[in-house]
Amino acid sequence: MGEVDPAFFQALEHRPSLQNVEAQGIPVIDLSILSSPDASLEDLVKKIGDACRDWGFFQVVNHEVPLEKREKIFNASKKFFAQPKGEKIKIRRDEKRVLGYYDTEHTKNVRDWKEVFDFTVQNPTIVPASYEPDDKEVTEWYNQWPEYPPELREVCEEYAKEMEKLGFKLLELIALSLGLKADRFHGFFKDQTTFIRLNHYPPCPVPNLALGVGRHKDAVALTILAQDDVGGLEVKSKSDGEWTWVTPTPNSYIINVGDIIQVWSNDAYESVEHRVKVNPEKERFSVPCFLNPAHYTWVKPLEAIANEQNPAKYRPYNLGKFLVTRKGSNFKKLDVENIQISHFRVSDLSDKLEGALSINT
Ligand SMILES: O=C(O)CCC(=O)C(=O)O
Ligand SMILES: [Fe+2]
Repeated sequence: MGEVDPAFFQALEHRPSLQNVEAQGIPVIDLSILSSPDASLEDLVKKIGDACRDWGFFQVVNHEVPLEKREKIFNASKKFFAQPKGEKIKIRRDEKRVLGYYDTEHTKNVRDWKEVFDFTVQNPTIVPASYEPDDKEVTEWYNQWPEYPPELREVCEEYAKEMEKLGFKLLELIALSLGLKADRFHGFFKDQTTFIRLNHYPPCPVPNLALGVGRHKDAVALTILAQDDVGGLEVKSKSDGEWTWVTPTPNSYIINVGDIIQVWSNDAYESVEHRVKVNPEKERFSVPCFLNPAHYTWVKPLEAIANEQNPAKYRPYNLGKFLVTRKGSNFKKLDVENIQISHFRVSDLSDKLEGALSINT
C-alpha cells in the first residue's frame, strides 16, 4: 500500500479513537406486535417515541423484512464492488447522471474512505432542473445499472419494496408517537425521492486518521440501515456527547431520525450526528435506505405541533432545491459548508430584526 492521500485525513479533533465505547442505551425495539392485528400499539409507540427523543436512533428486530432479501442485496453488492475499478466506473455518477457508482464523496470537506452505489426507489425520480429558486423546470433522475452482477437490479428493486413497507410502518409509529394521525406523513411520499445506497468500506491502513463517513446528520426524513457484522457505526450520544459504537445485532435494522423529521416535529425529535470508523483488516458493507419526500414538498414544522406556545423554529424550505444543491456539491471539495437545515432555523436575532423591520415599514 502506498502513501495515503492526506485528503482522507480528519482534523485532529475529529480523528476516531480506536477504542470502542459500547452502546448501552441505543434501544432494540421488537416490532412483532405489528403482526397481531388486535394488539394494542400503545407500548410500542411509547418505546419508539422515547428512542426518537433520547437517542434519535434505535434498532428494530422482528420487522418482517425477509432475511433472504437482505442476504441477496449484500451478496450482489459484494460481487459488484469486487470488480476492478475500470468496470465500476462504467456507471460512475457525474453532474448529469447523479446516480450510480462513485468513490470520491466528501463529508464536511474531508474525503470518505468508501465507495458507493446509489439508486432511487422510484425510477425515474423527478427533481428540480436547477437549484435556482425561480427556475420551475423539473428533470428526471434515472438509475444506472451495471452489467455485473446481472441480478443486481432485480435484487435491489425487490429490496426497495421491503424498505418501503417497513418505512411506512415506522413513519406511522413515529406519527402516533408525536400525537398525530398514523398516516399523517404518507402524503409526503407520493412522488418520493427516496434512495438506497450500497456502501463498501475497504480495509484502511490509517483507521486512526480517516473515517468511512465523517461525522454528519442525514438530511432526509428517516434512514433504515442494514449493516454487516463488522461494525463501524458510531452515534453521538445526546446525553453525554460520547461517540457510541452501535454493536451489530444480526438481522436488525438501525433506524435514525433525519433532518426532515426534526423540522416536522419542531425539534421534538432531533437528527443525531453519526460517523463510520474503518477497520485495518476487514472490509465492511452496509445498505442505508434514505426515506425522502417528493421534491415539491415545502419542509416546515407541522401545524399540529408548532403553535403559539411552541413557535415554529424553522422557515419552510423546498426539498427539491435543497436536494439538488446538495447533490451538486457532492462532487467537489467546497470552500463553504454544505447546505443544512440549520440555515433555515429561525434565530432569535433574525426574529427581532424582522420584528423591527415590520414596525418600520
Ligand atoms: O455505513 C453506515 O453504517 C452508515 C452510513 C451513513 O451514515 C450514511 O451513508 O449516511
Ligand atoms: Fe448517515
